[in-house]
Amino acid sequence: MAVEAFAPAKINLTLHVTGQRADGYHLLDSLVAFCDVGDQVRVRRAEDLSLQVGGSRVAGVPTDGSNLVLRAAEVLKPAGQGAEITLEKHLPAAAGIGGGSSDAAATLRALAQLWDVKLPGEADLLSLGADVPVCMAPGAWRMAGIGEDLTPLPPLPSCDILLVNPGVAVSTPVVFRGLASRENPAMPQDLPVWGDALELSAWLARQRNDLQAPAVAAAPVIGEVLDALRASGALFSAMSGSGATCFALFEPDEGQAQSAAEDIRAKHPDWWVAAGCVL
Ligand SMILES: C[C@@](CO)(OP(=O)(O)O)[C@H](O)COP(=O)(O)OP(=O)(O)OC[C@H]1O[C@@H](n2ccc(N)nc2=O)[C@H](O)[C@@H]1O
Ligand SMILES: Nc1ncnc2c1ncn2[C@@H]1O[C@H](COP(=O)(O)OP(=O)(O)O)[C@@H](O)[C@H]1O
Repeated sequence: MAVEAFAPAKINLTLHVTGQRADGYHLLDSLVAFCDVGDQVRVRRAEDLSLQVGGSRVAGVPTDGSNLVLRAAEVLKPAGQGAEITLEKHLPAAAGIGGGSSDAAATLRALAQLWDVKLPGEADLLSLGADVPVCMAPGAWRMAGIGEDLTPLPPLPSCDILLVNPGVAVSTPVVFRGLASRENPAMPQDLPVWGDALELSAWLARQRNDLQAPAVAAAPVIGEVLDALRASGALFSAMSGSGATCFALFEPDEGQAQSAAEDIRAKHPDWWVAAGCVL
């Protein structure tokens, strides 16, 4: 028996850093969404645990026990069980779109079914990464705490999305360390219910990603990506997570995200560019 799970890209539509815990982790208030661009995980029964990594984006992805897929499998594995795991990477690594975290979550979903075991609790999920809890159930979430305080939101309005990464891996701790201020305002207590892509975009324009400025300072090419997205006719654009991937939102089903993707690819053949829709 084989089980497959899709690991969608995580997008921080907003990312407000509101404080810092005594252990150094930062408190966040983030509107998180997912899109139909992602990695694929396949698992099948085997005596031992093993991982094969393939796909179009294997650069920077470990193939040993440090891969989040194997770390997730170890957390779940009952004695005497094994699995042959295949990870097809399409998302760039260390890119602010939670590739590793989403892979870990997809692995847990697939193996829980294969082995007929319960999913791990919050502490085990967080031990794999602060972004792993939100990746367990891709959808629209308000994510607070360091990533464990999750409030489900009504589905977001249909939007097309364009993701662009300039090929620089940005270290999440380095970007957090570059923050000028660790105590910034949260999003409004009550979030609106956005009627359409335009309404959502107008609201997002009044919010922030506090990690954007330190990420641009660490990797100025992110500023070039943001300029290219602003010039693409998008309704809204910003950086996701700690970067370097940036996203732009478009009206749904009008092909604008696809044609903006083609334009940017033609001008920057070395950038990773993917168009899709918000899930
Ligand atoms: C910034 C965010 C926003 O969604 O996304 P990415 O840029 O990683 O996609 C996440 O909080 C990242 O989550 P994740 O990548 O799972 O983080 P972890 O592996 O747990 O932590 C990596 C390092 O980031 C810093 N870190 C992470 C989360 C957090 N709330 N505060 C932090 O200060 C810490 O220095 C930690 O050692
Ligand atoms: N399955 C995986 N895919 C990508 N990176 C992984 C994976 N497993 C472990 N890693 C390591 O995790 C780091 C962060 O990767 P990733 O989760 O893609 O980034 P981010 O946290 O910026 O969204 C990478 O630098 C890589 O060394």
